[in-house]
Amino acid sequence: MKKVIRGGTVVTAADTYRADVLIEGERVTAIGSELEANGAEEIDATGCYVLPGGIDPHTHLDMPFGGTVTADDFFTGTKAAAFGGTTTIIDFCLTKKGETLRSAIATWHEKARGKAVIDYGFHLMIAEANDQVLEELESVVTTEGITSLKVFMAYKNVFQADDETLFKTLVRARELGALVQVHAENGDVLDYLTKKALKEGNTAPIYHALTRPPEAEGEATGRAIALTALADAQLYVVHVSCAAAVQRIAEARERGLNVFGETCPQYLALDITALEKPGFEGAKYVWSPPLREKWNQDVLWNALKNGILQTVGSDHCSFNYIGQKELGRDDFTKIPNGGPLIEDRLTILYSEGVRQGRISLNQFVDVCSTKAAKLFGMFPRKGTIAVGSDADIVIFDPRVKRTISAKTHHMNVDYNPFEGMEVYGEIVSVLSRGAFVVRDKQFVGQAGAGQFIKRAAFERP
Ligand SMILES: NC(=O)NCCC(=O)O
Ligand SMILES: [Zn+2]
Ligand SMILES: [Zn+2]
Repeated sequence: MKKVIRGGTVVTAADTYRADVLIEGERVTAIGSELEANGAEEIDATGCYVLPGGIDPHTHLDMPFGGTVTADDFFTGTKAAAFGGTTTIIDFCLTKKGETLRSAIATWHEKARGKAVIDYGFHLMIAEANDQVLEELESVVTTEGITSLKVFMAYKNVFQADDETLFKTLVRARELGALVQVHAENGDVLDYLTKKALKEGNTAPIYHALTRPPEAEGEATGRAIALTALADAQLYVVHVSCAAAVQRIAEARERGLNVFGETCPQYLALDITALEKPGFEGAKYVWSPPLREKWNQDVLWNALKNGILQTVGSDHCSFNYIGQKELGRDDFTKIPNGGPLIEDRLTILYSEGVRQGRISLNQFVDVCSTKAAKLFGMFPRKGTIAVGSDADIVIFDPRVKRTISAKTHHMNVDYNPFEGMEVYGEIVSVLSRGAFVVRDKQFVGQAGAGQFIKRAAFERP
């Protein structure tokens, strides 16, 4: 069945222009003015932007963490993503020491099977870099299509890996063409500071932030970069929250290293004062790295604008306030880390970024979609609107003013960190490989329609 989107303004990372878009099956087959499209279903996009579907390179669906499991699974999470204009996610597949990578990947495929309503890929966590793991990585990258590997430098005694593991992973990644991702915080320093805070009777949510200082993120970012340079490898720093980390990434890029960075909507639009909300409300704002002093926001926006940071991921890791965040009522270290953001990523970036003049409309598309497609081996199939690309398309109405609320969001969680925030922009319709997932703000997608995307290896520029 053919579809033609008429009357909208096509926006890619490079261009903004009035055009009709013809879709045949799963692909875009023509772009032009007043396209002949006999028998095609007509979709009116007058007054709207026609955007490539968002690519969220950082989600945690159905993930055991912090003594509980994230509230969104691959159905509720991908459905909420679609309502927010995202048509592809890359979720983190956890691994355990002693487990084969094949087994961990099979577990993650099982979580997604029959549930995802949009396309998805996986990043693979590296818990240990023994000979078996390093050997198995070849088929992970070349056969499984999982071309990005994640090493945690924090969460001591849970996920944290040592420098030897990180270095061996980088060396192997260089051989295989995989992109290594790091959660960059110095886990040993954080462990010391959190134990000290608890000993001194400091148990409230704000101590989560006070025991994870910016320099602990800066140090780990700098260390990961140094190891990347030693291995002549390629690095992607996830959820960059502060100037101390941006500075290290800027210096590395200045040196010509293959170092990339991602930030998230919470670091761009919220700050550390949220953790001091009355009662236990601050628990809703516990992320790692933590929210920072407000002045860091300008540094992050400028880093996106100037290309020091390339992408915005949601780090969607949703826990209900009641029953999950509450686990840490008497001890901030027991508050599950993370928040629900898969749905509001594009809106925050458009409303706070484009509307406020911090980034251009094309940069908005670039950081929310195109750059992730390029870095993670999906471009030009995804991340743009071009003849031959997947018809992953968002019809976005920039004129609508609305208020974010848990009462109207679609994430399976009982609060929204942006509750009450007035934003511009509404996602009207979303197509995934040519099929509507959201149509005129109604869900029309299908559990299981989302496909696993095997991704290409990282291409060194
Ligand atoms: N970021 C966070 O607080 N939770 C999710 C896990 C991670 O990405 O570190
Ligand atoms: Zn992390
Ligand atoms: Zn994360």
